[in-house]
Amino acid sequence: MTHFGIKKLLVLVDLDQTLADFEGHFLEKYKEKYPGEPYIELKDRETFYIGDQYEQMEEGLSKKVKTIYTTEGFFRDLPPLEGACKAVLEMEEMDGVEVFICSSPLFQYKYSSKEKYEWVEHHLGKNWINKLILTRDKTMVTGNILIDDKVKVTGAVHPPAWTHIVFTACHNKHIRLRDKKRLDNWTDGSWRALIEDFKKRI
Ligand SMILES: Cc1cn([C@H]2C[C@H](O)[C@@H](COP(=O)(O)O)O2)c(=O)[nH]c1=O
Ligand SMILES: [Mg+2]
Repeated sequence: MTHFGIKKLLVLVDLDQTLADFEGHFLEKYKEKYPGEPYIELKDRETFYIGDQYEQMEEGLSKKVKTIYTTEGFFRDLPPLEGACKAVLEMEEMDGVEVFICSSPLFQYKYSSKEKYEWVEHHLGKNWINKLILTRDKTMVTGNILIDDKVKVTGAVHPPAWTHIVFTACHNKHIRLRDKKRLDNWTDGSWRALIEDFKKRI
């Protein structure tokens, strides 16, 4: 994006399992609600949709899984991943960089859409309400980079405007990526080198 001839790197950052601990919070709430049911440790998670792996383990469990993340307050109460908010706030302060949060609400949007706004306001500040993009199709959003834990981000636009950086999560750690870079965490400073590298390319 240019503003008076100066190019800005537009960074889209996903929310669930990139900034917020969807998986850890899910497991905690699932064990509380269904103490007698089998569960999957985070180290053993393998599919993007939690319900898919639980259903493989035992028929009917995906329905129970769904009751957890469709409950009022689930999205609002997600804890931030370590270092995530600090990194995003620092990224926004970098010269020539502008950050947006790009997140998909649930199809059952009743609580998740509103609660994503509440999460962003609470953890990043009121101004960031202007920077939250909610869409079920991230390929429709323009930008230079999308940092997102979902390995296959697909939609109506192919190829999308952005380069996808895969944020490492329990469900994708075992996947060998041939044509995409990873960002493993927000704590070791590697995100800064990644952004500096992309700044040189635009
Ligand atoms: C793991 C998981 C996620 N979802 C939902 C939760 C969110 O609304 C989206 C993921 O959004 P993102 O912007 O791609 O992070 O998917 C789900 O429905 N079931 C799941 O198991
Ligand atoms: Mg995500």
